[in-house]
Amino acid sequence: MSGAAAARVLPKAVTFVTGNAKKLEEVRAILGSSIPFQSLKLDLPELQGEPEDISKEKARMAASQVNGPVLVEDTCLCFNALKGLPGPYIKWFLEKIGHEGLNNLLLAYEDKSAFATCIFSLALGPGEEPITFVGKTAGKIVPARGPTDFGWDPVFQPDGFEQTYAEIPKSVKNQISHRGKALALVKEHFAAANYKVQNDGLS
Ligand SMILES: O=c1nc[nH]c2c1ncn2[C@H]1C[C@H](O)[C@@H](COP(=O)(O)OP(=O)(O)OP(=O)(O)O)O1
Ligand SMILES: [Mg+2]
Repeated sequence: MSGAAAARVLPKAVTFVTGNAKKLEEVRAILGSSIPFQSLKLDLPELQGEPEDISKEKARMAASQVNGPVLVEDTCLCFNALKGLPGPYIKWFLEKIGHEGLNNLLLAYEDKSAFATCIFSLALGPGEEPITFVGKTAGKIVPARGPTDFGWDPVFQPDGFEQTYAEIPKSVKNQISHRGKALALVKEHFAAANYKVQNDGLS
């Protein structure tokens, strides 16, 4: 068995980089004070490719812009009948065709099952290979129900629930969501890795 890892000193707190205020709200609520982190609003390019590669590349770009340790995430919504599409392209699908359009994509199929994934990538600095953490929640696509303030929440009903993500209380969504599951792994990693933040200021 290996002992505790030697502390790795980070030059500053990890910066969670996103252009999406609702994501940030959830990440804050889920992480609480478990990890020293700050946030930065940056619109990183929407990349194409395999979800894990997209997330890692986002982290590389963020780390070089921030010039320090960063955490980013990329979210996919995958329809099983469409072999996983829209996947990482859900943002454009949602923007162009809306909740009703997402439902209509599945009209020709009996299978309305879907899954949401969140892939976090942590890069400890520019030039450092990102580490990824994946969370996945299965469910189905339904006609929109509930508040419309966060993305595709109204059309995703997680398995085991009669409510959509939008209708479920936020604290419950955060426990069962793709994002909550991925962040549980991020927290475990931080607990095991023993990072120390230089001059964390205790402000
Ligand atoms: O829990 C969620 N519940 C509902 N909708 C969600 C969720 N999480 C992300 N979303 C939406 C936002 C965007 O339309 C797409 C993911 O695209 P994605 O590139 O990861 O997000 P983004 O561009 O808004 O923010 P970022 O600056 O972090 O890339 O799905
Ligand atoms: Mg994005």
